[in-house]
Amino acid sequence: MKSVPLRGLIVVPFVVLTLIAGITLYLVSTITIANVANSVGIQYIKEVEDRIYGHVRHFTAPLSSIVDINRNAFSYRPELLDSLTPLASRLYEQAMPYPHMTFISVATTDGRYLSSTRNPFKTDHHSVAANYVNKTLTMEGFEYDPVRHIGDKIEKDPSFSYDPRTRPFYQDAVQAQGMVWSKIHLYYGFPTLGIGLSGPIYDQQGKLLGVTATSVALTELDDFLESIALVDNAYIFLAERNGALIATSSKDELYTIANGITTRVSLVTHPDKVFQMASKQLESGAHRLEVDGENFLYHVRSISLGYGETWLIGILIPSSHHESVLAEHNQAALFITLMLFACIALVGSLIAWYICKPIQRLNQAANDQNLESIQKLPQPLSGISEINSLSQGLHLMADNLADIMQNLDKKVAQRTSHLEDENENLLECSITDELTNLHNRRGLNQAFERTFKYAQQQNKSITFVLCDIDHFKGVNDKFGHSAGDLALVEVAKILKSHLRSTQDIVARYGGEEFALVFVDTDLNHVIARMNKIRQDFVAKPVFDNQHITMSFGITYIEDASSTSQQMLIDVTDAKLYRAKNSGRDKIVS
Ligand SMILES: Nc1nc2c(ncn2[C@@H]2O[C@H](COP(=O)(O)OP(=O)(O)OP(=O)(O)O)[C@@H](O)[C@H]2O)c(=O)[nH]1
Repeated sequence: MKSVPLRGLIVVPFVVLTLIAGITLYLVSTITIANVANSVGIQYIKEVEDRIYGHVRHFTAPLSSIVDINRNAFSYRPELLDSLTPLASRLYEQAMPYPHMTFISVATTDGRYLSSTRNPFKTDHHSVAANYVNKTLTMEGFEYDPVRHIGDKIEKDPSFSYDPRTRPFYQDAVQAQGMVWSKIHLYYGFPTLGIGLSGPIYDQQGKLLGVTATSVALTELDDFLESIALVDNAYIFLAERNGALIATSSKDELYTIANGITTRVSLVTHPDKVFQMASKQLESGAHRLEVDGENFLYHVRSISLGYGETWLIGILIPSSHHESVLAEHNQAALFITLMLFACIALVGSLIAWYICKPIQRLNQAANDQNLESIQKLPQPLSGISEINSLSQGLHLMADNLADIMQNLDKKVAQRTSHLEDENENLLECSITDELTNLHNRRGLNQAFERTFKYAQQQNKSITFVLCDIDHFKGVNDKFGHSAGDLALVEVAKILKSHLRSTQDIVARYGGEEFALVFVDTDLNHVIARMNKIRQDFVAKPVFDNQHITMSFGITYIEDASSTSQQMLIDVTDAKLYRAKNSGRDKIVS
């Protein structure tokens, strides 16, 4: 199985998970951003819509409340209609709180008419219109006078007759037998649209007494929609259900006048393409609209003004607005998330380093094949207990191994020393004759070589002697092999006792034959010593009162460097042979 480094095992999953999480986050946020932007956009639209809704309701509410109040008042007190002049103050006071209230009027079944009127663009200019003061059914205008109710006449030559009973506000109310809205129309002589609400007046018996009405200039609503601060490229409209515009957020006119004919602008006829497209979808609710490649969130809400009148509020905002705002937030969130992931990856790397570093040191020390590397590891090695435990275990093992090896070294040294002793003994044995404890042939060779070289180097004389027990076979045959051994041991002792220098050598040459070497000793001295030995044999029995004799071959070389070892041996051996053959118990030199 292929092994992988621990650091990679920790860091790679961290990095891979970070990447997966980052990509997932990006995809999820990108997919949901459009939906969230849509919801946020609709929410934004609804907030604006609520403001408009409240404003329109607040704006139109006085119309119905004033008509209602007046209908009830005249119904319960029909005598008030007997003289309309005092009613001018009543109508004036009712209109005062509402700057855009243009008319509050009352018309009687006998054609009398009184109204409080106001210029919608000059709201402090209040006047009274009446048709009964000078000439019945002829409209005249007067200043309002709080004391006299009707003050000075304004229009000097009123020329048009005015029978309120022929007017739509009167006829519609009588026909409907209840409250009725006028059509939205251009307000008399002023550049604004207006709307009126009228209601029939009945006495307590149900008899028709007249009609009371109110009207209001709608320019304020148009100004209001224009004044609402909106996101760029947003549109608002207030329209009737058929799409006829009442107010918009744009500055375009809401009506046109051509050849004296006033034509109202509707969504379809509006010059702005966005309004034109909006006309295709006037159902209440959220819609999506595309105009020249730009997407709009579009929301329609209806407002019921009561008595059958319903208006529509339409708001369009470009989808890109909230998407871009959200995209900015999203980018910030993504950036923060990426930073977070980078921190996670960094923490992962630090954790990997924290875990791997001591393990690497352990690994290196373990692979060094040197116990000291493990023993030198600091304790504790890491802040991680498992790694410390492993390190301590290895440390302990290394200490134990070191002890074992030390003991082993001691034992090996002891064994080696013992073996050396044994070896020395064996070596000694290998060059010593077991019976006589003299050098054997091998020992003689080694010692003779050293001595010969010494003599050669020092230009000393050297003397080589070979001696052999005479008729030794007979000793064995006669007294037994053990007796022969005793004789050999005794001969060896005698020979050895006659050595004088540490450089002199005596060795068992083989069987009953012995060799002697003397350095820097002249021949006479050697011969004298050999004779002494012969005398010892005569004087001293070697066993059981048995005496032996020996034959000797002696070779003396004045200068050792003039001959060789082998030649010396061969010559001496020949001399011994001659001694044997010439009767034994003699010295041939
Ligand atoms: N007991 C005993 N006998 C040995 C030992 N080594 C050699 N011999 C004997 O020595 C005798 C040597 O005999 P030979 O070579 O015939 O010589 P010799 O009888 O001494 O006669 P010459 O040397 O000619 O005087 C043999 O009988 C050997 O068995 C030993 O270590 N112990």
